[in-house]
Amino acid sequence: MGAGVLVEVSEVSKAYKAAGKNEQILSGISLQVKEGEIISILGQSGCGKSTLLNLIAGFDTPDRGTIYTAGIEVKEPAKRCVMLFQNYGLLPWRSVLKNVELGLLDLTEAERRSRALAYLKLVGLEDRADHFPHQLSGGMQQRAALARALAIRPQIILMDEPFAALDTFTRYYLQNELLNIHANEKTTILLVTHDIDEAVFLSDRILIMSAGPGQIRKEIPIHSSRPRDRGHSDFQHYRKLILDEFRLTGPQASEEYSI
Ligand SMILES: Nc1ncnc2c1ncn2[C@@H]1O[C@H](COP(=O)(O)OP(=O)(O)OP(=O)(O)O)[C@@H](O)[C@H]1O
Repeated sequence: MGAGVLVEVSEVSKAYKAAGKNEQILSGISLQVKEGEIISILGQSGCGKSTLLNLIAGFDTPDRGTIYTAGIEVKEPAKRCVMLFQNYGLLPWRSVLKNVELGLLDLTEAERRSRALAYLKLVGLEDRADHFPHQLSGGMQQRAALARALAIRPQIILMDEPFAALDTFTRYYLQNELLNIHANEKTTILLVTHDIDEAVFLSDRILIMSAGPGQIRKEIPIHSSRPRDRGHSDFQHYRKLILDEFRLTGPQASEEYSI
């Protein structure tokens, strides 16, 4: 594994059995994520994005190929690499504070509490520590989930469409927050999204996946300094590049891509 590489996926393939048939979901996927990078994976629905993240998180194992995170081969879920889900994954019967404390069971009670409160403060939720998840808006619940992931102090955070369930303004707000937090914490982030603007706004590089079976078709580096302006011509340039990649511009724009 090269210096500074935190995620290394080499020639990974995965098939699932469905309705008695073996379906090849991923074929020969290789990618690297370097320390401190934000990388997005964009691709049409069903191309295997979540499957790939699940393999990197250690929830499942590849049929072929290898995956290393922070230099260690992935065989099972580990604290060095945590997943943030679209539906937040908060336990409804535990307070926000207790949810954030969940991943910290190896600390003493006092350490657990102070670490959880520090990360709740970081995401602007310190005054909601005693609330229950259903008492928070969707955006606040995702911030609580982000605090829980960060509190573990993982080297890598995997995000599976983390803001997809939120309205546009909350999504923009949280994308800004994520970049602020990233600037401080320097956590390496690998993100799956359907949202082209989100990928351009957040990423150092965008990996475009094609389907049937899932492969990485193209890598697009985003050479635009942060903070990025969604209305700037640079932003529109990258947007167009990606839309062209999915043939979503021009008179014969394909409707079969749902991005
Ligand atoms: N555990 C499983 N068993 C059988 N098939 C599965 C399993 N998990 C995923 N699949 C299949 O793998 C394919 C890819 O699914 P995956 O969720 O990885 O795609 P995706 O690109 O993340 O899609 P979306 O963007 O719609 O979330 C789908 O056809 C799905 O039905």
